[in-house]
Amino acid sequence: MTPLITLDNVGLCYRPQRTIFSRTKKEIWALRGLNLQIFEGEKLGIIGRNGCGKSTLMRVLAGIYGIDEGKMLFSRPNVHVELLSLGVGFEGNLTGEENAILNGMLMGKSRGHMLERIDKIREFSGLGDFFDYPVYTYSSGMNLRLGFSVAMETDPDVLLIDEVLGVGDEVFAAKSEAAIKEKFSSNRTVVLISHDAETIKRMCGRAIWLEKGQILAEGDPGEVAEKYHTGAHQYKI
Ligand SMILES: Nc1ncnc2c1ncn2[C@@H]1O[C@H](COP(=O)(O)OP(=O)(O)OP(=O)(O)O)[C@@H](O)[C@H]1O
Repeated sequence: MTPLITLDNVGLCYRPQRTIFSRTKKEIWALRGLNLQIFEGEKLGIIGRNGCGKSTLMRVLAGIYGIDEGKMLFSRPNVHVELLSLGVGFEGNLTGEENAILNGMLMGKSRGHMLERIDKIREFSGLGDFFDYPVYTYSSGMNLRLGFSVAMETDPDVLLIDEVLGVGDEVFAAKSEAAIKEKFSSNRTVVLISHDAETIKRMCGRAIWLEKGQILAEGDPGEVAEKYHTGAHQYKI
């Protein structure tokens, strides 16, 4: 089987600004020597401790961050990848509706396609009048509602979900989990980060354990979760 996405020896380095208190120029390699193949239609779970590189990997896959080493290849052109993550994505001065349309257009959908779906997005989001307010007035949960609702209607080829299941209030969490499950049962490619191994076991067909920007274990989610639980304590941030 040809992978949809191939990461070949990928490295990404953060170079924080020097401050007056810390004069050393520190490089942080969030990903290094990372080799990963993601197959069309698969549900891949990522587990790992805080700071192991999960969110960075998602941002690389989404094309938000460029890489410093290695290669990232897609098996075909125009693969639309959408990242659902707190704190990523919207233009603060535009309204929810404007952001929804813009986001869809950035994903390669036409304005007409998005306008046809805008009522559905508004309704799913449950944002009420806030849908017509600038996004800078939103709480983080409201931001997430908008992100979810847009992603459900832009139909990306690859949906990246960064630790957002179960976030938001109870009603929306249940609604979004149901919508995500529907995507999970379709042939869409989904990559999911969760600190909860049970969620990964329940929803994914394959999992990887990431540690210091590299893959330590890969395969059946139950087995990878087991290795992570028995082995993670020996690593330090
Ligand atoms: N903007 C940044 N500038 C400098 N270093 C960063 C930046 N963002 C992340 N890092 C560093 O890169 C490494 C990977 O961070 P990342 O956020 O990808 O981890 P994570 O696995 O998603 O963590 P968590 O589970 O806590 O969300 C960490 O060492 C972190 O300190």
